[in-house]
Amino acid sequence: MKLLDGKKVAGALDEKMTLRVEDLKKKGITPSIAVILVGDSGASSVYVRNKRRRAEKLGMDFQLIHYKDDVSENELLAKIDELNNDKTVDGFIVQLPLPKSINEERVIQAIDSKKDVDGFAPDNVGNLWIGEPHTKPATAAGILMMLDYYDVDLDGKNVVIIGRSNIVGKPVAAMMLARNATVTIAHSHTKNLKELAKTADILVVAIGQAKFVTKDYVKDGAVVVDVGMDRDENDKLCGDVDFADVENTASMMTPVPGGVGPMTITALMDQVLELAEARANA
Ligand SMILES: Nc1nc2c(c(=O)[nH]1)N[C@@H](CN(C=O)c1ccc(C(=O)N[C@@H](CCC(=O)O)C(=O)O)cc1)CN2
Repeated sequence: MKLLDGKKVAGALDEKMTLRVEDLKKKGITPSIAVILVGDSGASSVYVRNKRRRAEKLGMDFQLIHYKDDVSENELLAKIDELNNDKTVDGFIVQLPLPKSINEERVIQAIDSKKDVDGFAPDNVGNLWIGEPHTKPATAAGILMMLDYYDVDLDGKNVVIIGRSNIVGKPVAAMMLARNATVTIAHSHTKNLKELAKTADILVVAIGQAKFVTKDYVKDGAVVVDVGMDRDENDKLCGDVDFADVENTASMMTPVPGGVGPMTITALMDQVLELAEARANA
């Protein structure tokens, strides 16, 4: 089994992105990202800290706007309006999930689609599906960047995605469909999940259940992409795939940590850079 090493790929792509940042700076432009974080959830704080580290490593500006979890929806919407109109910020995201008291859809829809570096705004989602210009959801884009790096061809492949979330399952489906894969999205109501998963040349798992996928779900030689970020019985970070059980069946697979997570951040930075490059060329 070959490891799809997201940490290594991210490191290799960082070198190219650093050169793009240097080019922009020569033109007087510093790529800039802002992140809105609500609350102090351990996981979200770790992900945002990782984003800050990567942005700063690449030489980009990073602005964190951190609210307590009792922030009102109106206060958040006012900040989003401010960022929409701030010409020094190329793109921004609202770190998810938000507290239950806040309407996540309303917040996402307030983000100007031209600054929506998460690719979650409705017109970016629509344009992704119809193949018009759009910003790209980072996890899905990061998965494709990693598969490209390892020369995993998608054309004509059977892909099964377990999980139908707006931030992972659906955008991965749209992007792989655009690359001529035959895509099935499975979810909690899917019948005969094991049999279906076993038809996959490429199996993408994003359901948020620790070590859910065992070798019974995996065809011999399949490529397995684990998007999970869970805790096992010893509180150790693990994915939705039981790595030890599947590693002798898959031909390639991602570890957790060190697989899709670092690539998510790479894709986000790449998206910010694209917007900064568009600003430079405007
Ligand atoms: N606005 C958004 N919110 C969330 C997104 C998103 O794409 N946009 N995705 C996830 C979380 N996520 C990105 O924000 C994310 C998850 C994991 C990692 C990461 O670096 N993981 C490391 C391990 C980190 C650890 O030690 O816990 C790894 O896999 O190696 C980065 C980003 C939900 N919210």
